[in-house]
Amino acid sequence: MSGPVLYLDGVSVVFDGFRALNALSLTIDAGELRAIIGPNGAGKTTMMDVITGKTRPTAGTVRFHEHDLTKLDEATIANLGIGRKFQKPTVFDALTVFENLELALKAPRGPIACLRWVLSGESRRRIEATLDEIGLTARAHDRAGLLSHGQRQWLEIGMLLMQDPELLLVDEPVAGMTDQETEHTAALLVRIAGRRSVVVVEHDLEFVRALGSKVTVLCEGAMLSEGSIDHVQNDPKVIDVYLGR
Ligand SMILES: Nc1ncnc2c1ncn2[C@@H]1O[C@H](COP(=O)(O)OP(=O)(O)OP(=O)(O)O)[C@@H](O)[C@H]1O
Repeated sequence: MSGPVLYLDGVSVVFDGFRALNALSLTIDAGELRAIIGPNGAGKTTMMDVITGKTRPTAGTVRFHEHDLTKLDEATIANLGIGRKFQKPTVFDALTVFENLELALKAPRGPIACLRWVLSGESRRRIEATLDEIGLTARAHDRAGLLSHGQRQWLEIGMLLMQDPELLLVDEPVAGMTDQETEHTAALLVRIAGRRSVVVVEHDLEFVRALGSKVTVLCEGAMLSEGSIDHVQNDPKVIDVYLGR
């Protein structure tokens, strides 16, 4: 896959005179994995909110393919194929891992998909493929409430994958995870990118290094630096405002 999927140009968000985003420009290619880092208040969450339609930019262009996202509501944007994973998982504890994935598949994108719904062999195969992808095949019939913190996060990523998003936004996925879970999460995100674009906001730089992806550093609502993790970690501007603190 190649070419941009997501295009932000000159995006500003002003809250009561405060510039949370300041002429931010960013392009995400098809199949790209991108890490976004930056100090507290840099505008990372606001950027995700603008992409998903939760916050309207004060100025600038936000496009997903040919769609102008600044004109669309959150549900329409989700239906276009943009999934977002928040920090707090929203899995159903009383249901099994398999049932959670089944439920995610049952939340169809449109009325035609809804009418066609049955747990067909194909749907079952998709659930099984997702279980394999998130590494939870052995836990398929355990209640989600029995999973570890990390496993719950992977299940939620799996639930988003059932909706087959073309762009997945992931907010601080490894907060509170063990080192082993963090490594597993990096491998999972590397695996799922390629077939879709994945944008990860994260504070943990060792995790970002494990992703091996291009990194964008935000500061005061604008892009401060962009490139490999080594490039941004050695960029004096980044050291000055972020890593050197
Ligand atoms: N609804 C709002 N009203 C007013 N100010 C806001 C609003 N949302 C965010 N802000 C401000 O905008 C700035 C950017 O916030 P944002 O949450 O996007 O940063 P962040 O990079 O995600 O930070 P963190 O790493 O702490 O999550 C912050 O100073 C925040 O206080």
